Amino acid sequence: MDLFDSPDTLQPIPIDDGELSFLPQLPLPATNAEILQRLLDETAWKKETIFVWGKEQKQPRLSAWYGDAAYTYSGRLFRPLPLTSLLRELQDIVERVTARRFNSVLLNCYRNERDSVGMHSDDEPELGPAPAIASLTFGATRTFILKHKTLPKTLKLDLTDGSLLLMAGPLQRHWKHGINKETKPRGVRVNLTFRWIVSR
Ligand SMILES: O=C(O)CCC(=O)C(=O)O
Ligand SMILES: [Fe+2]
Repeated sequence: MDLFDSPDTLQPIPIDDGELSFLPQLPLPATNAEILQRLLDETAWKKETIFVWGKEQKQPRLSAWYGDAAYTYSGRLFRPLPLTSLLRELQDIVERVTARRFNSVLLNCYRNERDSVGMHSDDEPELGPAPAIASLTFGATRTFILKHKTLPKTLKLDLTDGSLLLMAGPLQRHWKHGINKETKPRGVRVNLTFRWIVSR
């Protein structure tokens, strides 16, 4: 890093058919561990039911949705809760670092190595054609896998404690992403994805 590189600047990750950038540690008003604990304590965590090929399934993780606009995900309509003061503060910092606006946040809690999220694209119509999605992680490192939809390309990123990943441009149209279950023991991880929902 030279003198003119700000340590608080997202660094681009080269990828075809989309935009990806990463900041290993978001500047925060408290330690990562303190924020993780508050997110665990203050979030209205739920084990959501989703529909996969018309069948009801429990998601293999806990989740919660906060913000100003209703949102559909895996065939379910989510009614968001109003942002807490902590979430508002995190959203402000994420907006400043990414130079993007967000009006909602999906929180996921991976309790241990058995929790996961299947390969998917965040391509719901209310996100628009080229959504910017900012993904903030606290706690255990998990591997974020990106798979191109039509080309034999895979990218793996370790999303570490305090890191911010920005997905943008046509990425959701061309790539899927997910987090696999693991066999090696993993502690708790909370991930926040900030999004802009276009109200209808
Ligand atoms: O936990 C993560 O890093 C990803 C979560 C995700 O992709 C989602 O909620 O849409
Ligand atoms: Fe996603």
